[in-house]
Amino acid sequence: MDKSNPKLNLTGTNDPPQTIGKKPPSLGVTNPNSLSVSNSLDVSNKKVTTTSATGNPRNKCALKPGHSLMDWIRLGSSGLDLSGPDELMKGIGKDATKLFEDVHAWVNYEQLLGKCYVGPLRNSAIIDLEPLKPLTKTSSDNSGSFRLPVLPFLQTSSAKTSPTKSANTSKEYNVKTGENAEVVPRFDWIQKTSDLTLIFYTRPLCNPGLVITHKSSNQLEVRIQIERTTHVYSVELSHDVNYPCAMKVSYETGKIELRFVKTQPQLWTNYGVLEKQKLTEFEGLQLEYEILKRETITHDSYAVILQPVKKVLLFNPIGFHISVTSNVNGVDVTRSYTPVPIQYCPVDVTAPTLPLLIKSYELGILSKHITSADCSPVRISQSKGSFMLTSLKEHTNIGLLAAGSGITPILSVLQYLLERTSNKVEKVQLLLFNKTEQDIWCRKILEKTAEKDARLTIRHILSEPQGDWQGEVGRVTQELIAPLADPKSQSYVTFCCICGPNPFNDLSEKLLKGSGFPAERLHFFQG
Ligand SMILES: Cc1cc2nc3c(=O)[nH]c(=O)nc-3n(C[C@H](O)[C@H](O)[C@H](O)COP(=O)(O)OP(=O)(O)OC[C@H]3O[C@@H](n4cnc5c(N)ncnc54)[C@H](O)[C@@H]3O)c2cc1C
Repeated sequence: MDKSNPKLNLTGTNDPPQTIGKKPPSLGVTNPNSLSVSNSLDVSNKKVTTTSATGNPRNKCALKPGHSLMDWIRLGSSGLDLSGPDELMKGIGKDATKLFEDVHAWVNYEQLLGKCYVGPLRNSAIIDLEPLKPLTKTSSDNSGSFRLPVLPFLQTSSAKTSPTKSANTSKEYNVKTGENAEVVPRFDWIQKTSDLTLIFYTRPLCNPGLVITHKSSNQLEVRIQIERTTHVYSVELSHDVNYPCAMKVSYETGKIELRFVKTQPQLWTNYGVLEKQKLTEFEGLQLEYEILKRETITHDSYAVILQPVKKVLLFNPIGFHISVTSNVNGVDVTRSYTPVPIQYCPVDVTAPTLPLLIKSYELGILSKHITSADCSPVRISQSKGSFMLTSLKEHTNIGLLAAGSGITPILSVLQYLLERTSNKVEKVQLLLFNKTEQDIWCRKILEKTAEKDARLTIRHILSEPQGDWQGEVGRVTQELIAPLADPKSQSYVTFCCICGPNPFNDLSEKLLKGSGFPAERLHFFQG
């Protein structure tokens, strides 16, 4: 292929080059998301149609629509790339030289592919587009280059001089230490006839939060919250999609996938237009919710299932909470609550609802109101918290201590730990402190989980047991805590997450530290 000829159309469909944003790419490369093998080249205004890019009249298969640059196969030693039929798809994303040579050792692919050369396979493809307009210019990430990811963002020190390094990533992620600064999500998209998936690559273990607002059938706002920074993406899709989308967040890789069902099944030539903005402080985001369901879970506690009034989806980071505001007797009252994972909620729930477990205090202003039948609609904030998943990364023996309603953040940590696939957890000890047996939340679900997963042990400690309770009795004591810090003990753990009323947290901290437990291996969930 003549790389110097700017009129080469690399799409396989005679379509004009595809655009993201309003202006066609100024590089001689079209949107790599939609690259397919060319068998129809428009050269010097003259359409030249051959059955293959090489001029050989054999039929060649184009990449199926919806496949992206990542689907190209690299023949490493030559630096040349090609795509091909299903058999060759086995080589996706890796060096397929050996695979090729096993079958076609006699073929001089370098000579053949020289004619099909479209460019080297890079870790990140850069398309020079019209700058994406930030809504306000708060971001250092505003060069306007739109980078398509192959690897999420990992840049080792040796990659610092790489020409493919993102120009506007101000600080590098250090793979060895995990130390880093900013996470700048990178965007990609794939499609099938029936659906469209928007993909955002963040950082492994960065524990992102999401708020996705469907403003209309083709207008979305995607807010990705990473610690205190929120990346806001305003997306205008080229066609309509249905609400709600399916969300998938891989905590371990940091990959976020939002899958939308298309209103009309068809392949789109591009996804539309995307604008981005970065907010570095928590903002006063208020989402309107109403109570969908309220079910008793214990004598004084309820599962309160919130449902968004508008087309909004909230995905809460592990161990984070939200502020809930409601008008009680003419006054706005705000309190913190921690959404629980659907799997641990004692009542049946489905997305896009938000399950809360709430203890109703006799004299409590909001807990009493929100658990009553005539609760007015509520407003909720974006997620808040300080829990870092990276703090658990090295640990495989973990203690979780919860008192009463303090179990709510612990549930999401527990779910994550049991599902973690890298550095698999060996042992999780859950110590639950309650007054009576009747006060224990989610007991059945937890005990079923422990039955299925031998790594989980649950200990109930009751301060005011009733009837014929045979289990442990008392409060948090030196006797109970010291073994957690003792490497010779069966109960030894190397990290502890703790949540309960302040006196419980304070005493646990004092006892653990007094037993030699390192302070940096403790996390307290607090407001
Ligand atoms: C980060 C965070 C996450 C939280 N998550 C949850 C959750 O998931 N589920 C949940 O039920 N609660 C949770 N809470 C507690 C919740 O925020 C409220 O404090 C609680 O619901 C009481 O609010 P209220 O307005 O009803 O009581 P208030 O009006 O604030 O207090 C009035 C009276 O209620 C009684 N009371 C209130 N709180 C307590 C208490 N802890 N112990 C004993 N008596 C009390 C006291 O008599 C008090 O004088 C969380 C708190 C924090 C800080």
